[in-house]
Amino acid sequence: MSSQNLVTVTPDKDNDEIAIVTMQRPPVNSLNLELLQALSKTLDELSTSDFRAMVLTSASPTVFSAGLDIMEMYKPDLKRAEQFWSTLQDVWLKLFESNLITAAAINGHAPAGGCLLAMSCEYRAMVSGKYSIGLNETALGIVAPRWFMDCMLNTISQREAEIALTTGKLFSVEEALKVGLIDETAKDKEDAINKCLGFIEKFESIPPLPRSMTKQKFRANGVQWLKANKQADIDEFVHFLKFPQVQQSLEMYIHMLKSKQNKSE
Ligand SMILES: CCCCCCCC/C=C\C=C\CC(=O)SCCNC(=O)CCNC(=O)[C@H](O)C(C)(C)COP(=O)(O)OP(=O)(O)OC[C@H]1O[C@@H](n2cnc3c(N)ncnc32)[C@H](O)[C@@H]1OP(=O)(O)O
Repeated sequence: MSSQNLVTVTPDKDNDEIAIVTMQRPPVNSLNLELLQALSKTLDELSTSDFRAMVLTSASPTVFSAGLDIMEMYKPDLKRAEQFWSTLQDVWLKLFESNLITAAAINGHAPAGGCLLAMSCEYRAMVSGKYSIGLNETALGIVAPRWFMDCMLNTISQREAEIALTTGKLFSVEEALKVGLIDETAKDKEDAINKCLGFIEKFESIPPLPRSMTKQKFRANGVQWLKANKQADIDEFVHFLKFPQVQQSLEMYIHMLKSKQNKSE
């Protein structure tokens, strides 16, 4: 699949000012360099389009996004790893600071980088079911970067965030609703999108410029650090990948994912 098809943008059927942005990298929308580049390009195009709002969702029936593609971090080509991390930073900055009204229709699992994308939006409706969402990096033997943490702090309380991150917690849909990690539950993807549209409607009579400027001021603390430390953050990521213990943890995690599959056969 070419990178162009990894993300689709379609106007909402009832309101052509709202873009439905769908990630479609089977099987689990893991965020590899190409999917991140497609997201980055899409966010650029949306920022200069007539769309005033977007709903981020996934084409998978059970996974919003499985987070970063672990294969980008396991025994990586270091030049590509740099580009990968830099593109992830760009996607986060573009989505978190977007002038558009942003909402996530979370139609399945959203661990780690998947949770980051959802938290970067202003509103989250998640389909009920045996799905989970959260920043589980410590459980993988890796450390969530500071801006992942800042993004979570923009969503839930510092105490809940600290406990969740240190324990690598993946919240059930009910737990996520209780702590405010998601705003609403939905019965299916269509319902989740409709709930996001309901959120977007609240801004019908609010002028876009003061709205987006207010949002960006609220979000300034988190982004300022990354903007000032972009290269240092890339260097730290690449340095981190060189640790044998990190590679070992990733290897074990990949084995675990594969054996999980064998068990259910
Ligand atoms: C000191 C300061 C240092 C600072 C340095 C910073 C370093 C920080 C570095 C990294 C940050 C990382 C954040 C991340 O996002 S890491 C990724 C975390 N993701 C996960 O833990 C999710 C893993 N996946 C799952 O749990 C499940 O796949 C799930 C999403 C629940 C879906 O389950 P299911 O529908 O049953 O699908 P399968 O598990 O069978 O998966 C299907 C195939 O997809 C492969 N897969 C799954 N997830 C990933 C992934 N994230 N990356 C790559 N590949 C993935 C899985 O192995 C199956 O593959 P195959 O069919 O070939 O066997």
